[in-house]
Amino acid sequence: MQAMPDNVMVVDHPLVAHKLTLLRAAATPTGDFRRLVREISLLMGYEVLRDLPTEPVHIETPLEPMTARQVSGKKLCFISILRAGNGILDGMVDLVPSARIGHVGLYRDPLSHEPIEYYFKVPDDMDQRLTVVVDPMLATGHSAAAAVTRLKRAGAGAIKFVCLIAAPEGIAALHAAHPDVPVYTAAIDRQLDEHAYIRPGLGDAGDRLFGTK
Ligand SMILES: O=P(O)(O)OC[C@H]1O[C@H](OP(=O)(O)OP(=O)(O)O)[C@H](O)[C@@H]1O
Ligand SMILES: O=c1cc[nH]c(=O)[nH]1
Ligand SMILES: [Mg+2]
Repeated sequence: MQAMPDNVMVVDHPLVAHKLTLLRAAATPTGDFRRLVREISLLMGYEVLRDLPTEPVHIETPLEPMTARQVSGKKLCFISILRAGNGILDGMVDLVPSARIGHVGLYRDPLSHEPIEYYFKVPDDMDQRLTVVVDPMLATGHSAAAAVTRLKRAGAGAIKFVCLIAAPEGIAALHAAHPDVPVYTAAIDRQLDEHAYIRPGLGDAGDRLFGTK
């Protein structure tokens, strides 16, 4: 993992880079796209959750009793920014099946590119959890910043943001709004285009994940 300035971590493992290349390719069909997002999320989760709290547990091996460590599952909450966040969520939940899950429904207005909220449901006790917000694309950063603002209002304290591709503009905007939130990404791309799409990017993550275009 490559630590960048300003709290940005680029997960540049060769397997992540390889799978991201497949994901970007326009010829990759929906089923493969979905599987690749899940696989990359599993690999990124390994880094993102490196400091996950653990607790002692008493077990019996076939030879003797011992005190081992287990993840304190109740301390973690994944938040998916709908729709496309659900692709990453699947991989993260494979890693930590006991984690709590919340959803923030946001879509970008096609003209203003501003996020519009249509759904919000998170666990009650957000103040007691590490919150990991997932969304494959950090473009203008407005969706991520709006989601984090909303989560903080709901009590969330320690928050991490995980995406697959970030634009420099999105990283800057999220950090300006929420300097306390570290960003984990598999790549930082060149720039946004006039439609606020990430270039070279991978296109519209939600449409590719769900086959809606
Ligand atoms: O950084 P931003 O400029 O805010 O853009 C990023 C957002 O755009 C995409 O969602 P979209 O609005 O396409 O909704 P969808 O997931 O339902 O397709 C993406 O999944 C992010 O949520
Ligand atoms: O490049 C982009 C920008 C926003 N949303 C996407 O799905 N892709
Ligand atoms: Mg979309």
